[in-house]
Amino acid sequence: MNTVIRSQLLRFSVGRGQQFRFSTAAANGNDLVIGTVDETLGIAMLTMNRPPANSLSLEMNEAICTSLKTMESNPKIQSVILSSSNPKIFSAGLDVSELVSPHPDRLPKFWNSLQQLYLDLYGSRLAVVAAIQGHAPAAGCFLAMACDYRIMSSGDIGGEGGGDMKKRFVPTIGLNETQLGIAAPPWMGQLLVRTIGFRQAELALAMGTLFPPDRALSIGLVDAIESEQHGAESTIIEGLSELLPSISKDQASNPLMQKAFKQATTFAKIPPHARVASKLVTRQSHIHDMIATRDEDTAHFCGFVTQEAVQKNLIAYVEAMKSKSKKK
Ligand SMILES: CCCC/C=C\CC(=O)SCCNC(=O)CCNC(=O)[C@H](O)C(C)(C)COP(=O)(O)OP(=O)(O)OC[C@H]1O[C@@H](n2cnc3c(N)ncnc32)[C@H](O)[C@@H]1OP(=O)(O)O
Repeated sequence: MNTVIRSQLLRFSVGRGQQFRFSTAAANGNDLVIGTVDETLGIAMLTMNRPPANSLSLEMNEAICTSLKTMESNPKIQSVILSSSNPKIFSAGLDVSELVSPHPDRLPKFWNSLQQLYLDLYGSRLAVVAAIQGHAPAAGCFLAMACDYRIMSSGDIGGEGGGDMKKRFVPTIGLNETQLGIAAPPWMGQLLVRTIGFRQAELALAMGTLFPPDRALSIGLVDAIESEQHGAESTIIEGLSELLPSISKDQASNPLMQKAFKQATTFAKIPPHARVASKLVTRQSHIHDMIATRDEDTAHFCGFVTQEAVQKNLIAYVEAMKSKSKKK
């Protein structure tokens, strides 16, 4: 985690658009985010690619912001699909190693990068469609809520065994912070209120509820759910395959990705000035409130997360997570 990672923008032509990717200068050579654009259709795809769980580190937050800004600076692009290279995890939220025994210089920088991610994504001139193929807990749910449209997998992929014994994969989404002994910051909690309404949000925040897809749809946390049973080859949609980065080419016949692609195409056809103006109507005041309290929010977060009792809870949570993962 402490390796210094430098985002590097590489461009190369691909089909009707151009592809760019962020690669790291670190030893692992990992591409944190892969971006592709189709200038003819006016849509782009931003694929999060930080194994194993797309958790949000300082560098990951910055890579998403830089990628989004690059797409925004292209006047031909109107919408973007936010997706994950991991078919079972959209994003596992904040990288918990940023929170446990944090370095005092890095902690405020990390929080600032998350605040910036919120400002850039929620306030983007682009219409952002979240293709939520897998789990989206905590800040993973926040990422999805900061988008303009959310499509979640209904699960049922990756089943093991057969017949009645088939083990179903059921992704979940929600702000589960209280389960880690922490609280979502006001701007994140308010996003939930804005998305699912006051009473549902009040209860979900207190309980740290993670919703399965059908519940998430019924309370409006996602706008649509879609099966991921890959369709026949004949259902492949023109343009989608080209937009998918090479690591996700097999997703071209995935109904969820197809639905996200259609939604992004629909957004791209709306007159941009009208669409952006209407977005500001609903989002501007929330963004202004957050900017006004940004420094206070950083100071509160750093003070809160470094408390002994909070650290104790986080350490226990991470240990439980690691030992669950080891038992697999
Ligand atoms: C103080 C105010 C801040 C408030 C704002 C936001 C708070 C947060 O976002 S905190 C992070 C909250 N996130 C979670 O609680 C999710 C934790 N993870 C999980 O529940 C599961 O990993 C998940 C359901 C996402 C996926 O389950 P599986 O498919 O079964 O995978 P594994 O559990 O085996 O995990 C694989 C691998 O990923 C590592 N991992 C998972 N989550 C995180 C994370 N948030 N940060 C860092 N690393 C994470 C996990 O340890 C496994 O790694 P290995 O042990 O190396 O295999």
